Amino acid sequence: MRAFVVGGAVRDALLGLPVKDRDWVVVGETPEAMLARGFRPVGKDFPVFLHPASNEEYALARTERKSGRGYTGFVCHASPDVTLEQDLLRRDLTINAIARDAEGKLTDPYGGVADLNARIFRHVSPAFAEDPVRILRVARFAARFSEFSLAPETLTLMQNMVSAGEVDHLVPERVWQELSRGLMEDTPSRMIRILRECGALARILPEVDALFGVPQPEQHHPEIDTGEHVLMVIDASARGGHPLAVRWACLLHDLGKGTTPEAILPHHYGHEARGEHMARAVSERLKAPTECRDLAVMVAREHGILGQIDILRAETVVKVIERCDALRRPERFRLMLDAAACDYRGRGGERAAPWQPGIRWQQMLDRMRAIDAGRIARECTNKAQIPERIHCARLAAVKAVRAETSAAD
Ligand SMILES: Nc1ccn([C@@H]2O[C@H](COP(=O)(O)OP(=O)(O)OP(=O)(O)O)[C@@H](O)[C@H]2O)c(=O)n1
Ligand SMILES: [Mg+2]
Repeated sequence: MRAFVVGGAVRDALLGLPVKDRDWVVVGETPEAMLARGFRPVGKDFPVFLHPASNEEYALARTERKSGRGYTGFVCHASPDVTLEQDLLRRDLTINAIARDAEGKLTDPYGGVADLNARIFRHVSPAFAEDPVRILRVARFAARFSEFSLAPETLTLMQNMVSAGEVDHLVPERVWQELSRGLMEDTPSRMIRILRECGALARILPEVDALFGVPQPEQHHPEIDTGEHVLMVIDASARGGHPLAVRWACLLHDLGKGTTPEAILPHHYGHEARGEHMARAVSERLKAPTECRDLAVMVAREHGILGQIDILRAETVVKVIERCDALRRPERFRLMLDAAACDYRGRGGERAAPWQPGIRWQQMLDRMRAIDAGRIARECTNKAQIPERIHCARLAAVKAVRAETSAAD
């Protein structure tokens, strides 16, 4: 059997990076022959099999053409006379179109090694345009490989695909899959920039696209532009090693600034309330997981008030904690504070010091969670007073933390 390692495993090995999973391409075989060798079929549309021992994916060499729009529009052509070069030709990028045989010999008909060395993302052939998911893949690879730049002709091709409406037909699940992977890379801002340059951002995340060119007050935002601020915030979330929900919340935290009435710019009074609804709508449109949606909604709604902890009334502090359900969901509140800290860090200027308001909120929450509600209930002769007593204990917790921290200053 003639089998070659292809795609990411070859690329990453050449870059000196660790290789997670290997994909194989098989030349000169039929599905029946693969089954006879003990390979197990994957799905029913693609001629892909799992190796009986290693479980690695083996795909029959194939040519593909599009029969419809978007991700579901594939018709797949695999046959024993499809050559390795033909298979590589229909892949997305030259750096992903290098094959390696069992002896380590490379087949690189489209200059993938040269593009790897020059750190360039370049499409292999016009067949790139057959799969609009590739636009998102390129953007996601940009977030991962920060030294790479996009070949101008590939950008042009991606722009043409977007103008032709190709990304409008992608199913939300595929968009989410690629966006979420890109957010988990080291430099997610590069994904958003590429999507913006080719016009795809305006199609898949118009609410984020609308933030570019919107000014903010220079006093709090030396970077001024709201879109640039959001990019700095998502990169801060990546530097912090935060989970996907935090990164998603960072991306959506300021959506309300895109609908601020022109007359009040560069101020954005009330953007949190507007943004809360937008964050929910975007998350639902893209079918983001519940925890991503809920955190994004909460961060959009609360991020403005969180930084003001030192000037809030104790009543307000308790109200925020209660409406965020923080006493029952302290770990989600913690994630919100992490996102808010990224919002603080993701601005022009040096901001290495810990975000003090986050520490303060955490202290107050911890103190409130330590309240023994059962004891308060037992000691209460008039049961109708229990809620009020618990509320008073929570207020006292806020005041106690304030007294201790101001004494320490
Ligand atoms: N829409 C796609 C998806 C995949 N591929 C090809 O299939 C290979 C394997 O795909 P996949 O595992 O999804 O990507 P990798 O490049 O291996 O990257 P990763 O490290 O994210 O797995 C790619 O390298 C590329 O050659 C493609 O051309 N077009
Ligand atoms: Mg792979």
